[in-house]
Amino acid sequence: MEKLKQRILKDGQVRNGEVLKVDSFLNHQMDIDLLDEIGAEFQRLFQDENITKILTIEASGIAIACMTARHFHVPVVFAKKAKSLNLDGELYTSKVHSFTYDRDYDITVSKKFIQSDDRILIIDDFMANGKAMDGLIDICHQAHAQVAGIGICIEKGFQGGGDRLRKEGYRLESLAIVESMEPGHIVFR
Ligand SMILES: O=P(O)(O)OC[C@H]1O[C@H](OP(=O)(O)OP(=O)(O)O)[C@H](O)[C@@H]1O
Ligand SMILES: O=c1[nH]c(=O)c2nc[nH]c2[nH]1
Repeated sequence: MEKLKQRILKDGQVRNGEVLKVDSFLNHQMDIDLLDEIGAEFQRLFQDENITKILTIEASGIAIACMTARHFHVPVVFAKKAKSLNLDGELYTSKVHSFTYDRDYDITVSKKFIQSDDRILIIDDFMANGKAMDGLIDICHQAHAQVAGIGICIEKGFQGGGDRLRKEGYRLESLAIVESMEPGHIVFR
């Protein structure tokens, strides 16, 4: 998506070789007009997949999933990382290693929000090693729901998670794939 790539070039900052900071428009302060266009683009890409639900993971995926759901008119479910007194009933759980916090979380989704006849579109802001996605896919499998597609805003291609999941057979569409990056120089695939 050209507009997203141009914004990354304009406002993205490379940190420690492996971290791309886009917190001025994507995952801290958020440019809602851009997020709306991102949602429309995911709808265009996955419009033939009969999506019944969008699944994401807190925190940074939520806004993008919601802006995408506006174009599909389906509910959003987000996997929770924090243990909450508010979670009741039976839960699907999976273990996820968080990239930016460098710690493991037991993510949870209430069983009542994913059914075996759901066709799920999984949405997230970033794909790095694919650990968050592995956890979300695991939860879909536990629910016997179909993973109909995976939509990512920014994939860091050099970290391999996206290509591994494509090889596993998932339909994964990333709006921008960063092939290499260093301060002041970002190259897209
Ligand atoms: O492909 P991976 O290696 O799993 O990396 C991608 C994940 O990392 C980030 O989550 P993180 O837990 O770091 O932070 P967040 O709370 O901002 O979502 C991002 O939002 C993705 O969910
Ligand atoms: O803001 C972010 N920048 C990154 O490089 C990244 N990788 C995973 N998750 C990420 N979030």
